[in-house]
Amino acid sequence: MLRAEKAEKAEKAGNAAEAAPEGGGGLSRRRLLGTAGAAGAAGLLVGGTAGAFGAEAVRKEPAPLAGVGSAAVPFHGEHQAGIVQPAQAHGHLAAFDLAPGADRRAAAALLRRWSATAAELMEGAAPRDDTSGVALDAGPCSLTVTFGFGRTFFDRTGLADRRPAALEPLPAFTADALDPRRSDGDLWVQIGADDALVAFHALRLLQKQAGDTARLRWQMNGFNRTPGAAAQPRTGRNLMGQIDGTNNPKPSDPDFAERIFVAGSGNDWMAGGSYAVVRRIRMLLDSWDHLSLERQERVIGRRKADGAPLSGGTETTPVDLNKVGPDGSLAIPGDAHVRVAAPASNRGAKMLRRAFSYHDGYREDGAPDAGLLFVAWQSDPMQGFVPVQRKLDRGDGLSRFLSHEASGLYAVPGGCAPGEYVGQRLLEG
Ligand SMILES: C=CC1=C(C)c2cc3[nH]c(cc4nc(cc5[nH]c(cc1n2)c(C)c5CCC(=O)O)C(CCC(=O)O)=C4C)c(C)c3C=C
Ligand SMILES: [Fe+2]
Repeated sequence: MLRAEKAEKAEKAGNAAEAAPEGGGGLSRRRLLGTAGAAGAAGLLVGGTAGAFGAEAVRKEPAPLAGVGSAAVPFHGEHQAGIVQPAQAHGHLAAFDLAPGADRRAAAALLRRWSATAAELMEGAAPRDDTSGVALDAGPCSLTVTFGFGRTFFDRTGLADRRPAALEPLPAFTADALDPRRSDGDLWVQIGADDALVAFHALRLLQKQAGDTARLRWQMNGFNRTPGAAAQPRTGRNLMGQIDGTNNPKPSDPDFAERIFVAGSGNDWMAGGSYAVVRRIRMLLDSWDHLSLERQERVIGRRKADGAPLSGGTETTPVDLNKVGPDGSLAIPGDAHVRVAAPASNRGAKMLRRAFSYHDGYREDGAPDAGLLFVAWQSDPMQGFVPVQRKLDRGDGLSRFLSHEASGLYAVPGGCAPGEYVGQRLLEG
C-alpha cells in the first residue's frame, strides 16, 4: 500500500499512532494528504516543517508529488540499485556484524526480510509492520538500498569456500590512520534518498529487522547537493569546493559493464555484482583553506569554478597530461591529483566513484570532522581502487590534506528478481 493511502486509511480508522502528526493550524491529516491517495503530500509545505510555519504555509489543495518526491528507482534487476544512479542528497552507510550463533539460515532470513522491505520502500510503499509514520506522506524520493558482504561474513556462515578471491584484505597504505571499529563488518548497507526522513526511515527499519540476527557495527551519514538547488544541474561539489566526479566512467563507455560489474553465468553468485571500496576520508580543511586558489587548483589539476582541466577547455574536455605551458612546465603538475589518479597513469585502472560528503561536528582541536565517504565501485578492486590508491599514496599532492580514517571492502551481489532476495544464490546455492 502506498504511504499516503496508508495514512488516509489510518486516519479513517482513527488510528492516532499510524496517522502522522498534525501539520499545524488544526488541519487534519486528510486535508494535508488530500483524497488523492497515492498523490501524496510532497509540495504541500513551503520550506521547513508545517509546525514551524503554521497553516499559512500549507496549501489548501493537495498537489501531486513533485519531481523529487515521485522519483522511484526499481529494486529488482540485473544489478542492485545504488551503483549507477546519481548519488542522492542524503546517504547512510552502515555495517552489521552477525550475532554470536547466527548462522547461514539466519543470515538468509535476514537478507530475505531486508530485500522485501527495501523493495517496498523504494517504490514508496509502507511496509505492513511499520507503524512509525516517519515517511508516511513522502514519495520514494529516489531511495536506493544496496547490500554487500564483508570478508568475515563467509567465515561466520560456513561459506569460506565460496568467498571470492577479490575479497582479500586491502593492502595497508602509508596514509592510513584507520579505526578498526569503524571499518569492515560482516554485512554492509548503503542507503541513499533525496529526502532525509526517507533515508533515516529505511535505515531504522533495516536496523530493527536485524533483531537478534545482526548488530550495528558502525554507521556514517553523508550528503550531497539537493536536486534542484542549483540553477545549472552539474556534477556535484565536495567540501573542498571542487567539482568532483567529472571523469567517472560513463554507462555509455564501451568497457563500462566490464569495469564495474562482475561478469559470469547465472549460477555464479557474484554475476552482475560489483565490489565496493568504502573509505572515510577526513579533509584537513583548515590547512586546505589556507592555500591560494591557484595552489588549490594545481593540487587537483582542475579549475575550481567550472572543473575545467588546467590543460584547457571546459569541464568535459579530456585532460591533456602532456600539455606544457609557455614556460615549458607541465600544465597539470606532476603531483596533481587527476594526473596521479588517471587511468593513463595506472595501466588503465578504473573505478566508479559515488561519494557522499560528511560533517560530524568539530573536533577538540576546533577542526571540522568532515570529509568524504568515498565509495568506489569496480568489478575487481585489484584493477580499480588498489593500484590507484597505491599511486596516490606515494605521489598525490592532495594527500597532505587528507586522512583515511576507516575502510571496508564488500562483495555486492547482483540484483534479484521479484520474489527473490539479494544474496540468495550464495546463501541457498
Ligand atoms: C583511490 C582512488 C581515489 C581516492 C581515494 C580519491 C580521493 C579524493 N578525490 C578527491 C577529489 C577529486 N578527485 C578527482 C578525480 C579522480 N579521483 C580519482 C580517484 C580517487 N580519488 C580518480 C580515478 C579521478 C579521475 C581521474 C581522471 O581520470 O581524470 C577530481 C577531479 C574531477 C573528477 O574527475 O572527478 C577531484 C576534484 C577528493 C577530495 C578525495 C578525498 C577526499
Ligand atoms: Fe579523487
